[in-house]
Amino acid sequence: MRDRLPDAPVSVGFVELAEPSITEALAEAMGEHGPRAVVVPLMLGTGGHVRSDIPGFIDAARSAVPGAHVDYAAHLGPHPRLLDAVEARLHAALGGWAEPETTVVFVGRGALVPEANADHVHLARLLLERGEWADVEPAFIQVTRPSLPTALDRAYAAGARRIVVMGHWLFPGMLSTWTWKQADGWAAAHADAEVRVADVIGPCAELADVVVERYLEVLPEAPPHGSPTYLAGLWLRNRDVLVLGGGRVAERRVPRLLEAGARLRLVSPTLTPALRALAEEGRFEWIPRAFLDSDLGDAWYVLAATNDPTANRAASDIAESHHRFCVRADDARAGTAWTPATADAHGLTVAVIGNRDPRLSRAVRDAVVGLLGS
Ligand SMILES: C[C@@]1(CC(=O)O)C2=NC(=C\c3[nH]c(c(CCC(=O)O)c3CC(=O)O)Cc3[nH]c(c(CC(=O)O)c3CCC(=O)O)/C=C3\N/C(=C\2)[C@@H](CCC(=O)O)[C@]3(C)CC(=O)O)/[C@H]1CCC(=O)O
Ligand SMILES: NC(=O)c1ccc[n+]([C@@H]2O[C@H](COP(=O)([O-])OP(=O)(O)OC[C@H]3O[C@@H](n4cnc5c(N)ncnc54)[C@H](O)[C@@H]3O)[C@@H](O)[C@H]2O)c1
Repeated sequence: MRDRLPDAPVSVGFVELAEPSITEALAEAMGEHGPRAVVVPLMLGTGGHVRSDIPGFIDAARSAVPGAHVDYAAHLGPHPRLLDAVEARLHAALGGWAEPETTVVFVGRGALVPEANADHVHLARLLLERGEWADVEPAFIQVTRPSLPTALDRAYAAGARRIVVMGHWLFPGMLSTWTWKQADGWAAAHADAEVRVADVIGPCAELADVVVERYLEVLPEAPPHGSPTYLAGLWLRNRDVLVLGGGRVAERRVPRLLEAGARLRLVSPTLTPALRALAEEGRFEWIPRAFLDSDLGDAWYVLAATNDPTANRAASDIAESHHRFCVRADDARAGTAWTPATADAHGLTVAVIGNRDPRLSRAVRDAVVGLLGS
């Protein structure tokens, strides 16, 4: 978080079991840096800590520091970035098993707050939708049902013999210990099933992203004015550009890339009729298959516009690791470039980029072009 928010001092406080308390951490930080603070609960779900304990700590700090202004951010989950981290831990636990032969039992904390439990079931379903798992069974370690052994029984009854148990835990502790014990106990009684236990989420970039997002959400400046990107004009003439996907988004963007003289390679099993016509004219090279990492080649710029998030993610990952800019059409912030709404008029190129509000950008571009005309 300190890397991501170089201008905001970051302090840590604990709800229980460790020092300093949230009240102490908050009062000390406000004493040192001024009376404005944001408290982000490092909590995956809403339970008693989020709903009453932390607000109580904040109230205590408010009374202790004159002029204190403390905002309280939302808890972390459910958030797609956290699912990225969960998927990474699951994949690390697979050890050679394939997703379609593996059932996931996804264990949540269990809370007295029904919405928190429903959020966990929602996440389990999203995991199923995003991957190719045989199944994803939600379970709870405490308070509510189904328990972990019950969920394992259900998976087993449905035919699962390769099972990864993942606790939705931020760090190791009692909850992860219980998860291990219950999974081991169940596995010992089911010799014909193999059970692996995935790691906790742990400190990772995905988690920091979510904390930062929750922090920024409560700042009065949020949403930020203007675009968070740096606008530049790229000279693409005779430079390799890679486009993934041959659908509507690619159809909109390919003509401009060609006008800029880019040497275009387009990887996609299918093309829209308009793109097909351009390919047949030899305007770009079409590689009629799904994306492979090796497609990156010498591309200076990558446009990941398939309707397969896994392929888009693979492309933005490989582009990132090779320092090439990459647009993610499906998940803007997972990429490193955004496409402006653009038009040529009167010897100028007008480009408008907003904060992920493409319709507004388009409308402003049209208005500017109209003004130039008059
Ligand atoms: C300006 C324009 C340029 C161009 O594409 O040429 C452009 N999007 C356009 C149209 C458009 N985009 C979308 C719809 C359907 C929904 C709707 O109707 O609202 C339509 C309308 C349509 O298709 O008619 C949906 C959408 N867009 C993004 C996401 C993902 C996300 O935000 O995470 C999703 C959800 C996808 C999903 O659901 O999975 C992301 C991006 N789109 C951007 C640019 C970048 C931000 C620029 C800015 O904010 O200024 C950015 C951040 C990155 C990028 O992709 O480069 C072009 C209009 C120009 C013109 O019309 O001439
Ligand atoms: N950024 C934007 O402006 C914007 C606008 C609309 C939609 N979207 C998002 O972008 C995605 C693409 O939108 P679209 O309307 O062009 O979709 P589309 O369905 O029209 O086209 C998707 C293309 O990707 C190809 N494809 C699928 N899997 C592939 C793979 N593994 N490798 C290479 N190509 C593959 C398909 O064959 C198809 O040509 C959508 O899923 C949506 O999330 C973004």
